[in-house]
Amino acid sequence: MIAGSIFFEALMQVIITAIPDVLIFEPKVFGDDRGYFFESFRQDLFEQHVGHVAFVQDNESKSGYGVLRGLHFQKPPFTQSKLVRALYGSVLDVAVDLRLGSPWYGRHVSCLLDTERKRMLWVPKGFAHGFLVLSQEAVFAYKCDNYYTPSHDAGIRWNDPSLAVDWQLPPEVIRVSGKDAEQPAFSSVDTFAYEAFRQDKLYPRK
Ligand SMILES: Cc1cn([C@H]2C[C@H](O)[C@@H](COP(=O)(O)OP(=O)(O)O[C@H]3O[C@@H](C)C(=O)[C@@H](O)[C@H]3O)O2)c(=O)[nH]c1=O
Repeated sequence: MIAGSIFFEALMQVIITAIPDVLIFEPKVFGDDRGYFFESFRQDLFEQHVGHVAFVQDNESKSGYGVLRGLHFQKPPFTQSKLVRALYGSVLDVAVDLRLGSPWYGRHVSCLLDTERKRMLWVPKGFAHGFLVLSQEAVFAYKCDNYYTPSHDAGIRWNDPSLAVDWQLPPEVIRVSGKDAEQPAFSSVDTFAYEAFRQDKLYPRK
């Protein structure tokens, strides 16, 4: 192991989830009497754990308790990988594997993202993404490796029974946009070919 990677591991723990292309990044937070400091993103760490990712857009949204945004993805050729986190508050974040032929097709990863642990989730292309606010308010931020393209905006209904996501709040407190209330069923969305959307194909190591 090279010295650089020991340094990375000290600064950021990388956790492989039940769907190995979805990763949790948990930073080391340096607290002192002024507050805290942590490195939220390093290109070299991404090169090591994911591959070369060129992020081109950063987004931020604020939502109240019970707001659910998702499940969203962009259709080819404008697919987006995202590195997501909660800047404030607490959210349940969900990534659903839409890659037909994937061993995890139709399965999902859910991860608590909050101000305390400051975890980030890597949601690659080929996944639908959404989150539910569990705190009074949450500010959510994410980096994307493709631009927002409304003509290719797509989604799946958040409560599709075949996905069986445990959102951890009763459905009556969950609030979604008009668009998200009308998202189609998982069975009717165009999926992605696993072979084209494997992590090693998307982000080949040099
Ligand atoms: C996502 C997005 C939205 N918008 C505009 C369009 C619209 O008027 C307003 C709100 O858009 P939406 O309702 O789609 O926002 P929202 O529901 O927050 O959409 C986001 O949800 C999460 C779960 C994701 O994963 C994101 O990729 C994105 O789809 O913001 C942009 O200008 N750029 C963007 O990149």
